Amino acid sequence: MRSVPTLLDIEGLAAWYGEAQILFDLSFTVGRGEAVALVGRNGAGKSTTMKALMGLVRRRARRMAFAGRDIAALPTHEVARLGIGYVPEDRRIFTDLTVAENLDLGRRPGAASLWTDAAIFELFPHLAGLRARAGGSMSGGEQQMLAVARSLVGNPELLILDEPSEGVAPIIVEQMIGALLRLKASGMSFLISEQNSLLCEAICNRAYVMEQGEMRWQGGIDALPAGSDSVGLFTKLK
Ligand SMILES: Nc1ncnc2c1ncn2[C@@H]1O[C@H](COP(=O)(O)OP(=O)(O)OP(=O)(O)O)[C@@H](O)[C@H]1O
Repeated sequence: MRSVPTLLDIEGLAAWYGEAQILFDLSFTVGRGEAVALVGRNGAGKSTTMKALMGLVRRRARRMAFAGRDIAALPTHEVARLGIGYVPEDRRIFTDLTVAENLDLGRRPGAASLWTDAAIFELFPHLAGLRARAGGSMSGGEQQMLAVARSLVGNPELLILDEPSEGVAPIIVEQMIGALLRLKASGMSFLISEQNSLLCEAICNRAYVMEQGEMRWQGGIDALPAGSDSVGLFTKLK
């Protein structure tokens, strides 16, 4: 596999909820322009890993570098400002606000964004027709598109997506894959927690498999058995 410059470089990451340690000595990287999958059973620690990167849970690491900058002690908004966009599992869109208003809220005051509304609607044509709709009246898949779109307007270099296809209709998963592939072709990097092997295999170059807060396996996405879900996949890999 051709090696790419490292964008996200994590070594020895541990994280806690209160006194309970959830992550143990995780090391992983995401290269520039690369898409990396985090897979594992429910409760393995994928979401917590993402929250730890964003400074949303107590964490400690030997190294936590993004684009050469130490992010270990940064608060969430500073991590985001450096260029990491995060879409949590529950999407966190504003249900009372319209699509256009949700996008506006993703913009950083005073910072120009490459992602004008026109660019967003070109990437997600489906959202264009919904721009005046309230977020809460849209389907799960439409809300997921909006959540990804809203994180884009912050101009990220790395997108962290927690289960982007969960609760999303297959037709919208296909549209999402198309949009993510276009983003990847334009140089975007990704860390994706995903149970849907279709999306993983379409987008990701490499995968890390987690169990009980530890990394158990890593390798090229081609080494993952086709068509299996992450539970079956994990059993085969062990
Ligand atoms: N807010 C919390 N407080 C305490 N423990 C938590 C909290 N959130 C998650 N956990 C625990 O941390 C562990 C890892 O959970 P996490 O959500 O990171 O797993 P996951 O791999 O993302 O699984 P899922 O796909 O179900 O979200 C689990 O044992 C879970 O019960």
